[in-house]
Amino acid sequence: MTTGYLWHPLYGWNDTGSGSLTPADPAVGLQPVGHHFAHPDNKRRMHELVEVSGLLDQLHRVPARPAKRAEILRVHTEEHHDRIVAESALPKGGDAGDGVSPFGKGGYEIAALAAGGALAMVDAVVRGEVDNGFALVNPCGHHAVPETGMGFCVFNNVAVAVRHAQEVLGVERIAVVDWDVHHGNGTQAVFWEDPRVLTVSMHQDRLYPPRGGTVGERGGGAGLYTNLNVPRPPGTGDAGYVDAMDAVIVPALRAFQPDLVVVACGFDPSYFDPLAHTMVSAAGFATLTERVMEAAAELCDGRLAMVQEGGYSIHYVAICGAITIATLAGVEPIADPYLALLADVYGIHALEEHQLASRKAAEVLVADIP
Ligand SMILES: Cc1nn(C)c(C)c1/N=N/c1ccc(/C=C/C(=O)NO)cc1
Ligand SMILES: [Zn+2]
Repeated sequence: MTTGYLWHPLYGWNDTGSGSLTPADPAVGLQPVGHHFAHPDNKRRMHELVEVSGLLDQLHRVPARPAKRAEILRVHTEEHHDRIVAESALPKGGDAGDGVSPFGKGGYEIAALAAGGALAMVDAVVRGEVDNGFALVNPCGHHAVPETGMGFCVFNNVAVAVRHAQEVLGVERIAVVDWDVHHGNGTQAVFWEDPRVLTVSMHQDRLYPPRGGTVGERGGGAGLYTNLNVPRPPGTGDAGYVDAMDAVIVPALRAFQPDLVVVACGFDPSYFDPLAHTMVSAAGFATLTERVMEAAAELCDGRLAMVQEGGYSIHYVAICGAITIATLAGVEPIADPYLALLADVYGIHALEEHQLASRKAAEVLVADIP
């Protein structure tokens, strides 16, 4: 099997400033913390582990290239695109659009390279240059809507890639599976009325964007019922994510019959992520990857492109990423050095334990009500 891999050093140069989420503001007690949550080091370290572990030698390098303006405009408005171009030319750069997604001077070129990287990987998979592949791009994209960027996302990388597959490569039916821990609101919005694209997002319930990603958001117009949200509670763990994959996502893929599967792959569901609490281990991501590989093999000759989204643990993103990519390539992954720590942690284990514990608690607590 030939697995494609895409990375560019510029992804590690995205300047997110010295704030943590919002820029430092002494008047309200916000000190400069040096590394914004979305600091590019998390993804740069992931690339370095892919290289240092020898995994890179087993992958087929797919070159990144900037998305052209016309390719970005298949998803975004001219106003949004041109504002990013303008702010990117400023000495201190600008913001994707929500005040918590900063970029430095030259941020446009990096964001265009992220969208172009996703596009290049989807192109390589559809043309059969590789069987499947992983595009380690930065900044992430799944929150970006046509009119603006948000949630650390400037352009919707996956949406730009999907539009390319539709309009240039003639791919009829495309499924996007988003297991980033935050709701893929941008991708949902772009394809809301498009019956040819199934968008599925599994995420921590009502985490971000605030109040979004509910089960009732099913798509609209011609696209009705082609959007699925699978919100999961904090502490869901490997079993909860795999349960949702088996019970909802794989059946949805079977029903939709895609010609291509794209995974918006965030590692912020991980146990050590500072922005969420769903407690997934590297083994959990490997199992999710196996499941979508099996589904793609069954439905579309294995055509599967994975595109990096979020992931903020300085300790664990690189490990989850290297193990995920090794799984995609069908080669022996590195051992998870945190597995011993996680082996018996609540939330990693069987979902039934959660359900049993809740039922037992309910019996006792309810029985004691006077
Ligand atoms: C600050 C602030 N203040 N307010 C009002 C809001 C809404 C703020 N944004 N918070 C955020 C922004 C982005 C993320 C995660 C992005 C990601 O990883 N996506 O995959 C989480 C929280
Ligand atoms: Zn996220």
